[in-house]
This record gives sequence, structure tokens and C-alpha cells, in this order.
Amino acid sequence: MSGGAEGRDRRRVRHPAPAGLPDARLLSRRPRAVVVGGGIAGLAAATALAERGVAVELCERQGHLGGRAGSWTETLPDGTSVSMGRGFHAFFRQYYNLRALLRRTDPGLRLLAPVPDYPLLDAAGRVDTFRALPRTPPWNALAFAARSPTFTPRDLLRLDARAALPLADVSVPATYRRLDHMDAEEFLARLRFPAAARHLAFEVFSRSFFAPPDRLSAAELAVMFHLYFLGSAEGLLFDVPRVPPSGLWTPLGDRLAALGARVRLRTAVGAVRPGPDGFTVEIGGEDVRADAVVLALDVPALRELVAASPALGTPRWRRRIAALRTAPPFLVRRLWLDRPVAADRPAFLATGGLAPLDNISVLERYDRDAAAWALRAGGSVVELHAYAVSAPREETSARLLGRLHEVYPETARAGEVGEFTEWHEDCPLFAPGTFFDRPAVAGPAPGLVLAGDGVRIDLPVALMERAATTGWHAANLLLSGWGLAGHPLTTVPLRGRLVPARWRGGAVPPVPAGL
Ligand SMILES: Cc1cc2nc3c(=O)[nH]c(=O)nc-3n(C[C@H](O)[C@H](O)[C@H](O)COP(=O)(O)OP(=O)(O)OC[C@H]3O[C@@H](n4cnc5c(N)ncnc54)[C@H](O)[C@@H]3O)c2cc1C
Repeated sequence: MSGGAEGRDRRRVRHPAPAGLPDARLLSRRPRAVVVGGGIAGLAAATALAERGVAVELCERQGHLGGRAGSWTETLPDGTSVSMGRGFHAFFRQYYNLRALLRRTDPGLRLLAPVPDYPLLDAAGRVDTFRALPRTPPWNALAFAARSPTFTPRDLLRLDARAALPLADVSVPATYRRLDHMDAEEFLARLRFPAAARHLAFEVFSRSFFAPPDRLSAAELAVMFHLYFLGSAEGLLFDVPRVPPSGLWTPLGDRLAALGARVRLRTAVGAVRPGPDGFTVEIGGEDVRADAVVLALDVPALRELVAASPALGTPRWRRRIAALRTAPPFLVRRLWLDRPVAADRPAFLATGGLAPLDNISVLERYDRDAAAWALRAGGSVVELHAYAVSAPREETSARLLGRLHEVYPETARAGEVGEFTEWHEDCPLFAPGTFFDRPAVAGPAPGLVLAGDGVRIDLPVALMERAATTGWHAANLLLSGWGLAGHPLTTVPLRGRLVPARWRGGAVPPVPAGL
């Protein structure tokens, strides 16, 4: 079990549910909604709508739910069935809205296991850790800095406190107004952050957004720092699924079906045509009428669907969607090895300055299926990630393996029972200067809403939590339109907690009506 009831940070912010009728069956006509995409954003939106009695059809192009956070079955050369996915995902304790979704089928979050620590290793062999840090800012940051081998007290004194202030005084969208024009690398240089600590404390964050620091907005980095570090007292440790991730998402699909929703896997939506009283959605070649459509897609799929739906939205909205960009490719290589890694290897190790390697995870440390395989085979299941890749796939894959042998030398003697590689370029890029042109959750026409980790929402959320939060919020907008009750949202504090109010630029922004 992990994570406590609903978080421990007393300053977390609860945004109340919009008021309305409890069930769509009380309306003169029950609204119908099509949710396109069965990733976290689509699952959250479909759940929120189905719980209020809306007739929901959820369409997912692939054979599994969960999207980029999902998993599926593959077969090793020896005939054994194993689980494969897009890779290790950290479920942070401040992912309140994602956890609210998971609690629908796992009330005690028993399927999440806490990771006791995740070391950060740099090229010089220095290791920072997060074990047993205080959870509350600023003590978390001070304790981290005090024991860090890469961040000396002299470095702390050299920091430009004025330039660093925006990190401690984050609010959305004000932080974007202040910093979105600048890239993360320039921002870090202005702070006079020591180069080694930059690799560890910042590049790890920046690259987790799949972008090199010179292509990531400084505002996005600051919001991330607020969400994970300086704005939240949930701590820096996170949980991971004890089961292959499909074990989290399939039950949510089953629950949707039990609520009367139609969940269609291997079903792509080809186009959406607006009409005088709703939409016609082309689902696997068949036309389906809907009062509302939630586009809960990854960036390339959203661009494609909007391009194939020429009458949808306004020209300005369509231009904004066409302008969305993806981060450079990432590579995930999972290896089934016939010898175990050393007993003291952690579940997850993040690396800095060891390109192209960004992290190594050892799956049998937390995933039940991998643990069963490792026990039977006397081996290990190891996964390597490379983000923001600039070299070709084969070269990156080979260099990753070389890095594994360097960092965990015992793996050089192991044989490969099997391996699978995932190489994609479908994560959103948050480039400098793009925030205010990013499409928001509310679409340009009634009944049309967007959700997903690339969609703008003026709350301090990111990655999986942005996907979940935009999903809930998209459904709330539709429910409000029909006079139905929405769902509450929870976030980390909306302002940095370390800066006294008198030093701040403006008032706390009102939230959440339009978000
Ligand atoms: C390697 C890797 C590691 C990550 N690690 C972390 C982490 O540690 N922590 C974290 O918070 N986040 C992490 N993320 C990010 C996280 O995976 C995403 O933020 C999140 O899963 C996005 O969810 P989504 O619902 O917005 O999009 P998606 O999961 O992309 O969902 C979109 C869905 O739409 C479907 N679709 C596309 N076109 C159509 C169509 N025409 N019709 C029907 N369906 C369609 C797709 O198949 C997909 O299932 C990681 C991502 C990757 C790739």
C-alpha cells in the first residue's frame, strides 16, 4: 500500500466540483459522448462522464488501455509470455487526480509499491539520493543540498538568489508570462547553478520531459520544480506499479463497461464532423452521432485527426493544433538476462552525463510478473531509457547496452534470453514561447473538448498528472454544460510556499472556473 489516504500535504488545494444534477438520466434526454483515446486522459474523462450517467463510447486505436503508460504481452524466443510497455513510470504522491482515478478500482492503491530511494549517478561516479529526506520545503531542498556530493555549500552561496526567485514563486500562468520566452539551459546558466549539480538536479527533470534543456521552456522547468520539489510536501519519492501497467488500466475499462459505457479497443476514430446538433464521429468506418467529443490524443494523433476533420473548430484553433510539436525520439530497451544484477542494485537509477543513458530500472524489484520470471530463470529483467535522442536507433540501442555494462559491470557477463525495444516520437515538446498558443481543454465549439499531457491547463500539473487532470476537467466542462455535477480536482499549492506574500508580484490567481 502506498501514498496514504489522499495525500499528506496540508496545503494541497482542493478545487470543488461544479454543482449540478447527480445523474444524466434525470435530464429530458441522456447526452451521448465519444471519448477518442484510451490513455490516462481518455480514461479519466470517460470515467467522469460515465459516473454521471452520460452514455459514453471510448475508442482506443490499440489493443490495450493506458496509452503511453500501458502494457501488452510479448513472447520471448523461448516461447515464454512476458509483459512489455513503453517503460518505467514514476507515480508521484502529488499526482492527486491520477490517484483519484486509480482509486476507482483500487481504493487503497495496493497496486502501487513505494520505491524507497532512487539514486542519481553522474559521470564522475558521484551519487545523490532521496532516501529519508524531509518532505516539506524548504527542508527537503536544504537537506538534499547539504548531503549532496555535487552541490557544495560554496555552490549554494554562488547561486544568484534574484534569478532563482521564480523557482520558489511559481504560479500558473504567471510563471509562463515571466519565463516562457527563455529556454531551461539559459535559465539555469543565469542562476549560476554548478554544472555537475545541473546534470543531476535539473537535467534529470528536463530530460524527463523528453527534451534537452535548450529546447524546453524555462517556465515548464520551473512549474515542474514547484510540482515535485519546492511547492509540495508530499516528498520526492514515488510509487511504481506492482503489476504490469495493464493491471491498472484494464480494471478501469471493465468498470466503465459496468457503468454502461462502450469500450472499443483496436478501434480508431477517422474523423469528426460537426453538425447542427452535435457531431458525427467516424469510428472504424461507421458513423456514430454524439452530443460531445473528447479528443484525448497524443500530439501526432491529434494533429492527424483534426487535419482529417476539415470542418472541425475555428481556423485559429486548427492552426494551434497543427503547430504542436513533439519532443525528439526516446528509446526504451528491456532485456531479459540469464544472470541477476547485483543484489544492491536499486529498482531505479537515474543518470546524468552518461549519454545516451538516462536511467536503468530493475523490474523484478517491484513488478510481480518480472519477479516471477527472474526467480524461475535465475536472471534479471532490466530496462534502459534514452530520452531526447539525436542519434539513429541502432546506434543508440548499442550505446545504451555499453553504458549498462559500464554502470552494472555484472551484466556484461549475462546472456540475453530476450529483448524488446520501443522507439517513438510522440511526447509533447514544451518549447520556449509556445505556452500561450497551446490549445486549452475548452474547445472552440460547444461539446468539443481536449485532454492529454500536451494540452494547456492553468494548474501546476505535468506528465501523467496533466493527462489525468485535463481528462477530469474536460468532462467537468461538458457536465456543466448539461447542468450535471462535476468532479473535484486537487493540486499542489497554487503559489510557491517559500516566498513571503509581500515579495510576490501579484495576487493569487482565481481558480478554477475557466482554468
Ligand atoms: C518512456 C516514458 C516514460 C515516462 N515516464 C513518466 C513518469 O515517470 N512519470 C510521468 O508522470 N509520466 C511519464 N511519462 C509520460 C506519460 O506516459 C504521459 O504523460 C501519459 O501517459 C500521457 O497520457 P495521455 O492520455 O495524455 O496520452 P496517451 O497515453 O498517448 O493516450 C492517447 C491514446 O490515444 C490513442 N489514439 C491515437 N489515435 C487514435 C485514434 N485515431 N482513435 C482512437 N485512439 C487513438 C493512442 O493509441 C493512445 O492510447 C513517460 C512517458 C514515456 C513514453
